[in-house]
Amino acid sequence: MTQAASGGLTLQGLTKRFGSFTAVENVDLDIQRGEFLTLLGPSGSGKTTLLMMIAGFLDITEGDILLDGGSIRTLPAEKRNFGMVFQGYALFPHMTVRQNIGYALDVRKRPRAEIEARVDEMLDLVQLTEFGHRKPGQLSGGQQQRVALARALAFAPPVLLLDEPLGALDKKLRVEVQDQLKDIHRRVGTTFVYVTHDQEEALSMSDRIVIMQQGRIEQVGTPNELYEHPRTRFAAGFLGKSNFLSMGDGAYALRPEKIDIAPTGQLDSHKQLSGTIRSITYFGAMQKFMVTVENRDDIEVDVDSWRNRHALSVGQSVDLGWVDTAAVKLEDT
Ligand SMILES: Nc1ncnc2c1ncn2[C@@H]1O[C@H](COP(=O)(O)OP(=O)(O)OP(=O)(O)O)[C@@H](O)[C@H]1O
Repeated sequence: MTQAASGGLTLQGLTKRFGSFTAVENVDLDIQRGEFLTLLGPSGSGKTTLLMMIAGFLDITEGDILLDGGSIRTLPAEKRNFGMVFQGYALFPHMTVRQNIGYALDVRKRPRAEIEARVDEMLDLVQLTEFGHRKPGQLSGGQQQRVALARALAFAPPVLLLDEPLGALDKKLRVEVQDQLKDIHRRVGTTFVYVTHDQEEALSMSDRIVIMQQGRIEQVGTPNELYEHPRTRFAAGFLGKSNFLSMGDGAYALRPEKIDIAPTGQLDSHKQLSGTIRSITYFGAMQKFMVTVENRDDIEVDVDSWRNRHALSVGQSVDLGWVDTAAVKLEDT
């Protein structure tokens, strides 16, 4: 697959102010060439603002953006040649799928034969070879998103920027298109910068995730690093679920699935607390137990349904256990 040989981005002290309001504050970040990097954070945390500065659609208040070591701060959006898949960045409804995909190459006045070959290659990439002559209105939402992706990748951009591209799709379709998107990323090797507020999406697709809060980077790491070693209460609570326990020397985060639960006296070892089951919620593959513990917040315990061998019930007295390394010490309280 033809692709750009560049695509490493460096953000240096990147700041965006709207009047007196700071939307993005002093962001430092190295994005590797070919990386799938996700900006994850709640609404208003500055994800889109950061992406728009990278795209060149928003002026930078302070700081700089380097592409492969060279500043692009003053380079207009169209000269950056970045691909874009935004929610509101719709396909051209009157053009066929082929014309949509070839559009950017047409604009760049590439020879006809080259355009046709590239469109074929892109249709194959997104598995829509049969659909080239349809109009967007004759495609499903997921298929339209794949056309948008093909269109954005057709001119082999060094960087592809995606802002909640799957936001409009229903849950099942979303998971399906996530898999396809990840597969396409693997095949083209282009740098992807992906904005979402969906933690599962971030965990399942990204090489690295940047957790953002109030315009700042809260923590950066691989999905596994962030899940296993959240540094703050916010990171632990935003990516996955967490119980928060204060124990002697500070606050700890403890994932609900890392806790063992058994009737009182039946936990083999590593018992830490005792309590009473307040509620049980059944989710098919897993069950959620809320356990009331004296002088503490309720503790959530998630158990694979097939492991619930004790047939626990509401009101029952239980012991809770975990290995010491399962509780992660937080930097804040
Ligand atoms: N043109 C603007 N003028 C003033 N404030 C703005 C402007 N654009 C964004 N903001 C503010 O900057 C903050 C960050 O917005 P941004 O859209 O980057 O957040 P986000 O993390 O992408 O949120 P969402 O997930 O809701 O899209 C918000 O508080 C928003 O109100």
